[in-house]
Amino acid sequence: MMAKLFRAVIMGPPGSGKGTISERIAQSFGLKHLSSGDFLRENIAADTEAGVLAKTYIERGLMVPDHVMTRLLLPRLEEMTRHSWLMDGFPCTLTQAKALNSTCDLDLVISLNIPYETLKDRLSDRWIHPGSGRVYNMGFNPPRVQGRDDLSGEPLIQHDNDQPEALVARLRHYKDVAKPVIDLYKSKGILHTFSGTETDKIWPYINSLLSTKIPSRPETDTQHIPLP
Ligand SMILES: Nc1ncnc2c1ncn2[C@@H]1O[C@H](COP(=O)(O)OP(=O)(O)OP(=O)(O)O)[C@@H](O)[C@H]1O
Ligand SMILES: Nc1nc2c(ncn2[C@H]2C[C@H](O)[C@@H](COP(=O)(O)OP(=O)(O)O)O2)c(=O)[nH]1
Repeated sequence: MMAKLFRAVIMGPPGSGKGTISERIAQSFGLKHLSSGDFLRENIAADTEAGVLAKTYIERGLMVPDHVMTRLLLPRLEEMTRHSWLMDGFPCTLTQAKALNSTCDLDLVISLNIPYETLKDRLSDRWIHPGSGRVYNMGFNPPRVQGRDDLSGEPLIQHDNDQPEALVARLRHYKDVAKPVIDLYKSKGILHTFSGTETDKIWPYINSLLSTKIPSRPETDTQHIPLP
């Protein structure tokens, strides 16, 4: 018999560790890690209509409009009816949350609450492999060879909008748009908020919460490998 499917969302401001924690969850619990940023990059690389449109916003450091995001993501989620997944980066507005709601029932929402100074320090030190979206931090998870992606060896880049001047505006914007989404999930009783300055300290709490919610492997083709 197939285990019950599990659908979760992870929310948090830029630099809060959504990508890092999502990877740990995917590895430990066998959920598929879906990332709005990765979907966008795939569409941009494939020159799809939505990708071409999204690129014009991303290049200016702006959020992609809701109708483009939902047109892009909801069909992909509808294809995932037989999979358990964790979505990172979507929804980030109330319109997106309502659209997601009409497609599926979420089991759990993780919200990361990280102090501004911590976000600023992390992002000013974030390096990205543009081809894959792999993320490094010179202190926390440095690449094996400085300035180069571990798998491809290609150069890493920094985003202008990760720098402190742009970050203040991004965080203010995140707070404004995320608040009603957080309130919605709180009212549904599925919101779990984790606060702290270090991913390694937050992770055990998330791990134990998920262990109570996902008692057995949700997929047959993945392994439950607890992390150290
Ligand atoms: N749900 C969304 N709604 C609107 N725009 C989005 C959404 N998700 C991603 N984007 C756009 O895609 C860009 C890349 O997203 P991605 O999540 O990879 O990186 P990011 O901007 O560095 O975010 P974070 O710092 O939170 O990781 C965002 O800057 C934004 O323009
Ligand atoms: N110093 C430090 N850096 C951390 C920690 N957790 C994650 N990072 C790094 C990895 C990235 O370079 C950056 C942001 O993390 P991310 O997972 O990309 O965050 P998000 O933007 O997806 O929410 O911070 C952490 O606990 N300490």
